[in-house]
Amino acid sequence: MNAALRSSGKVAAIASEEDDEAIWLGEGPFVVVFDPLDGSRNIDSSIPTGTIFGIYRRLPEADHLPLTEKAAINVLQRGERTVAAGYALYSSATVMCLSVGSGLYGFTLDHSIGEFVYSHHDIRIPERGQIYSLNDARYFDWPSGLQRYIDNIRQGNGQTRKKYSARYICSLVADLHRTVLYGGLAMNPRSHLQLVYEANPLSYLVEQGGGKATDGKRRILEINPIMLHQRLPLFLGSMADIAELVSYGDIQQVHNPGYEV
Ligand SMILES: O=P(O)(O)OC[C@H]1O[C@](O)(COP(=O)(O)O)[C@@H](O)[C@@H]1O
Repeated sequence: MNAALRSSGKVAAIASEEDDEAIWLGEGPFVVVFDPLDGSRNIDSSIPTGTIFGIYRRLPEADHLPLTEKAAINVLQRGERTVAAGYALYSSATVMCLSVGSGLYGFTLDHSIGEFVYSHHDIRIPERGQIYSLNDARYFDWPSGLQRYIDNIRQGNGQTRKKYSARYICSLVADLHRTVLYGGLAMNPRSHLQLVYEANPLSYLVEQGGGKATDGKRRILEINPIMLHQRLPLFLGSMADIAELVSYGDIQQVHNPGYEV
């Protein structure tokens, strides 16, 4: 992926989840951040995985700095400066969802011609869903607001009075893609997902599809990244479902003891 971005001649700086530091490539107009393989812990069991990327413009104000510094500054842009983002999901079909700032669109790989075909026109995330997605083996480590919210939607005591179902693949792209199509919530309440490679591009896509993205307190796209591998809680999904969740206040899992699987 690094070699392809370098040879495009369009990319000034890149940062990959797999690398320790940002890399300066040249004088191109764009900056690309990416997680090449999200959900990698699932790969041996053939569970869906994904790729996530976000694109920014190069910051001309950093041009005078040494290479390592300007690479670092360019990849730490706020999510609201994103000019394009996307994810690819490798599953029963290979699907790529993209935005260039005017809505959310989906393309499906047609193996017979070796091309992506335009399959999902102007995707709108349903205002409400009936599915929640998170690792709920962590229930007893959650704060009380999150516990109460999940208890309520499980029992049909939330705002919609409907009983929600749970789905958790543990591959963020796959859990989000289902949420984009059917509505509901894709969540990780502990400080685990990465702002630069995961939260920002996916939040941009969710907002482009009419949904909402928060860390439980702040709109993701307004957060100033301060470190390349910065982690945070992440709540993505339907506008009304995320608003209801956030109204419980105390939803970020501060107690994060570390988990073996
Ligand atoms: O262990 P948890 O909290 O359920 O986290 C699972 C999440 O971690 C991820 O596997 C990403 O983690 P990595 O960045 O360590 O690969 C997501 O795809 C998934 O949603």
